[in-house]
Amino acid sequence: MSYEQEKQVAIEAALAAAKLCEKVRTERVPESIEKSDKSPVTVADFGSQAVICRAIAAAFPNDLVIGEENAAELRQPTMANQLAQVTSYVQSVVGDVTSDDVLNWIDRGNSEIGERYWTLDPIDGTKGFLRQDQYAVALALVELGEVKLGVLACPALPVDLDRPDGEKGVLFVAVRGEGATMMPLSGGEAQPIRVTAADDVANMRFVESVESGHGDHGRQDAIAKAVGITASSLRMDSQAKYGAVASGRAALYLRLPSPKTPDYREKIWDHAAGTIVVEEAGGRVTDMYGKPLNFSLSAKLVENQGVIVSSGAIHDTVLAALSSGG
Ligand SMILES: Nc1ncnc2c1ncn2[C@@H]1O[C@H](COP(=O)(O)OS(=O)(=O)O)[C@@H](OP(=O)(O)O)[C@H]1O
Ligand SMILES: [Mg+2]
Ligand SMILES: [Mg+2]
Ligand SMILES: [Mg+2]
Repeated sequence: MSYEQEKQVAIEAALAAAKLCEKVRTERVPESIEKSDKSPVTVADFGSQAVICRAIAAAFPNDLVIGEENAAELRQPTMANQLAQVTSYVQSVVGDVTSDDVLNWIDRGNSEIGERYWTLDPIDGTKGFLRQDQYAVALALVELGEVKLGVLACPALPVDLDRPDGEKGVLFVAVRGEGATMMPLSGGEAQPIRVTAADDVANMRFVESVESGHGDHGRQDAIAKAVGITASSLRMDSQAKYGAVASGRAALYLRLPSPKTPDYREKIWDHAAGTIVVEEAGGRVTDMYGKPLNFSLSAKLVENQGVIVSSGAIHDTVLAALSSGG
């Protein structure tokens, strides 16, 4: 199956959502709303989820969506201002809609796992977004447990990582069996991407989270050194890290459990789109024990701990360094 219609719908939805996020980011200092787990959410996260769930509902009315956000908080009378803002931003990209439409679209993103479902992170790296740094709109299609399609829109990522002040905004797209591509968010031809070659010393760098609570930076440093990476890490928010590995700009992304939250289980929407983009670019993604990520169990990767993303060539060496206690 070619997934041509799914691909077009996913790309258009992610582009519209990215446009909404950039509008919020450039028009105001986005207000951070605290969720019950103390993590931040903004009007842009809600708007992005509404826009994408609307597009999926229109094209594939029976499809399930497992998204990060829900509208429970926004439905509270005390949140009327924020709801009006979200509605107005959604209107700016999709035309005249009501607040009720917006709330209902957001809540379409709270399905249970089924045979076929989309994972959606409307803003991956909300903390990065609030810092005016990296973030991604991440959408993936999973069928019978296998990721078939992934789209990552990264509005703040330089088109050329060597020119950080140059044009920004990159779209990564991958379809199972068809390879991965990247193109500027502003448009143009999609270019095939490949992970870095084993002998490409210049790109033998590794990427990791910005937030110290989302990984174990000390151990990540030690593992990278143990596999021969001498350059210091590139710290980047969001699944833009997967894009860096898929496009050959880094050989490794390490995400080891934070000592502060050893029982944390990763969320499927934080990894599904990135995983297929890297795999289709020739790379490998497993947990820290070498097991494939299992996206079919629940919203959490309950059977996996830690995430190792690599160009492939060094993957087994990384796993060996981890199992020998590095
Ligand atoms: N304890 C812990 N361990 C690992 N991961 C966690 C943890 N807590 C949160 N999260 C998730 O991290 C997502 C963003 O992390 P990133 O590494 O992509 O960005 S960052 O560099 O850390 O900002 C972030 O995604 P968003 O909520 O979409 O921003 C969270 O889902
Ligand atoms: Mg979040
Ligand atoms: Mg996320
Ligand atoms: Mg998010």
